[in-house]
Amino acid sequence: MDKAHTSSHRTTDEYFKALYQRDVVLQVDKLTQSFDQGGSKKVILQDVSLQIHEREFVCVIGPSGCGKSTLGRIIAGLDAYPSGEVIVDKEVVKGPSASRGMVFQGYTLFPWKTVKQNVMFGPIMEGRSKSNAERSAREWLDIVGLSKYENHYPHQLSGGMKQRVAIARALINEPKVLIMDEPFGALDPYTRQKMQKHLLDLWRNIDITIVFITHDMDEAVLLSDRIVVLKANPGEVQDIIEVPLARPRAPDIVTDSRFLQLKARINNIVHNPQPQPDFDPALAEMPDIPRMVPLDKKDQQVNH
Ligand SMILES: Nc1ncnc2c1ncn2[C@@H]1O[C@H](COP(=O)(O)OP(=O)(O)OP(=O)(O)O)[C@@H](O)[C@H]1O
Repeated sequence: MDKAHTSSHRTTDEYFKALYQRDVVLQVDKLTQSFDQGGSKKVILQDVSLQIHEREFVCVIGPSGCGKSTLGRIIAGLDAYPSGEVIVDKEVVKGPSASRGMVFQGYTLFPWKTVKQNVMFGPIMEGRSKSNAERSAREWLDIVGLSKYENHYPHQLSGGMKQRVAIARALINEPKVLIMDEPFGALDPYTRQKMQKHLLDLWRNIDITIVFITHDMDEAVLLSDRIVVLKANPGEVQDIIEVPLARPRAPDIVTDSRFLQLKARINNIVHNPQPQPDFDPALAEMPDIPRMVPLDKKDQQVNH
């Protein structure tokens, strides 16, 4: 693949070199998670290890059920994990914290609160005064372009607007890492594209690391610095792929030949996972078994 040039005329090699020199803000070490399913324990994530750097944009993709949301919930501190370690901003994750924000696919705004009250929720919970929280909420609503809607209720908003409120509600707490689980999955394609651009604009202009879970290959390649591909049963890191496409990326990059090549490569990795490490290599090439005993005449007429 050609070395693309970034907007600041750096090659992508230089871009990634600089990226890897930044501090690691999220470290996942040998993370394992299992759940009781049908009376027995099923391993969902096994030995997942990752290092994500400050201000990196990482997408997590993989087949349905491979544990993407499970991983996101653990990083967010919403679920406990039996083994391994997750460290965000040098602190072991033991529960939810303001250093980690989360935006889900389902609209999770409080329906009885106005847009402004929803965004104020985090600061109020942190003990900030109402006027201070209100001032921050207004700033964030301005950033996501929803100032005019501060007194609306969630049911009066479109899906894209609700997700902008959810993003403002997460970012007002100034998290180090924002975890987004299929945030645009329920939006129509036009709104989704607008939201992708909006998110990239936000990400470029604030000091945030994003872990973005998606099923959508186009979305993953469009947004990511790197893509973590998980395989299923159990969920393990299959590959971590750099996206060497210059930024900013215009929406029509999805028709660029380098974009399509990369997407095809990732598609291939997702749909043709490599044998697992504990897979018996002798099973990979099963020999044709020669007949050991001669067939009698009657059986020779049957097609074996
Ligand atoms: N709390 C739970 N208790 C039992 N099983 C669970 C729990 N949470 C998740 N699972 C199971 O873990 C597996 C992985 O689920 P998860 O939602 O993380 O996958 P995913 O990759 O995000 O899937 P999708 O792409 O379909 O959203 C599934 O088999 C799911 O049923």
